[in-house]
Amino acid sequence: MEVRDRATTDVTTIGRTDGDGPRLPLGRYLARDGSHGGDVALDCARPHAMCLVGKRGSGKSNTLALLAEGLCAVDGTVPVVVDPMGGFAGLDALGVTVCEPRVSAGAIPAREWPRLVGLDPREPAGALVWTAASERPTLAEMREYVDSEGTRPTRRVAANHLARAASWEVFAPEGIRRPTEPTVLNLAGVSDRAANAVVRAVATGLYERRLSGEGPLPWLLVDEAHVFLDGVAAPALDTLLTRGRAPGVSLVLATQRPDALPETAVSQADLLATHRLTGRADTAAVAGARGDYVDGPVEPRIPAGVGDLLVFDDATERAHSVRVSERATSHGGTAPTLGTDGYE
Ligand SMILES: Nc1ncnc2c1ncn2[C@@H]1O[C@H](COP(=O)(O)OP(=O)(O)OP(=O)(O)O)[C@@H](O)[C@H]1O
Repeated sequence: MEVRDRATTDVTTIGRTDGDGPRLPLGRYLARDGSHGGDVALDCARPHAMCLVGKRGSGKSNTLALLAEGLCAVDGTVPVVVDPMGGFAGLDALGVTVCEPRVSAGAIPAREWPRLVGLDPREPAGALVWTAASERPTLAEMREYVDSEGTRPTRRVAANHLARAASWEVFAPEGIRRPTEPTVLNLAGVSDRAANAVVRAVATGLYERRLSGEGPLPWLLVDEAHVFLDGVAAPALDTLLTRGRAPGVSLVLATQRPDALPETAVSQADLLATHRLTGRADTAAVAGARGDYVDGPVEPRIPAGVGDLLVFDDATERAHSVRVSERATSHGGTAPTLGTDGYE
């Protein structure tokens, strides 16, 4: 049975079983013959955890941007977009802050510092970096500490790795941690390790902010999520997946590599959405996760066209085929660049 809103009977809201509360416009129902049905929206009255998968170019970023646009229009919710490719700068047209984020070194737990800078915590140089992070709150002070401690070869290795971390230019004593305004974290050109540091700090900050009951309900929308699922950001994303909804933090993980999603991600998410997939293993993984929401085999329901989406919804225990709307904001920022925005 489809869940229809009482107030607007021609909009179906995925992610809830009752008809009340705000929702995010998503698109229109897609029939098997390709024709379009009624409007479809996504619930945002409650927090959600969503995995969004699909081949390169299948429409994941468009869908994320559309959700962010919708969230900007809902009082009390705040999108925070992790943008490794610089594709969300156009959200600035809606007043979203697009920043090259800086985070404080102290926002990364000391035990994670060796791994973050590529050292083994069991080796002397890694252990020295760990101690430096325990003893000093800023990267500059950690570097001073390393310069004054340890034996000479250990010191040199630790200092070199911290110098590299400084060259990422993502650490600053007063970094952002807990955005309360719609924000795009523009990580284009930032190394994976550095981007992981930013996401670890921000994901933890948003969770802690909500644990203390402060501020609006954040939605962390992570594009290219595979980059963060085996790095220093992973434990914080896992916390949001498993415990984030209770204090009101939503998470959307978008990736072209469904195999990179840990089992907890797929099992903990209440929404699993797929754009086009081609690999048999990827299709089988999706089918295995929520196949019982579909009458008959899942494979024929996997979308073929760009922007087409199949959403498995735990709330209704149904799969919904949707033609996702095109985002209203542009791919890049509002400042036109020769040959791209505004000059076609
Ligand atoms: N629902 C849609 N309606 C219209 N155009 C769309 C839709 N979804 C995607 N597109 C267009 O298709 C192209 C690829 O989309 P998008 O960048 O969102 O794919 P992607 O899956 O995020 O790709 P990648 O993995 O490379 O980041 C873009 O030009 C985008 O504007």
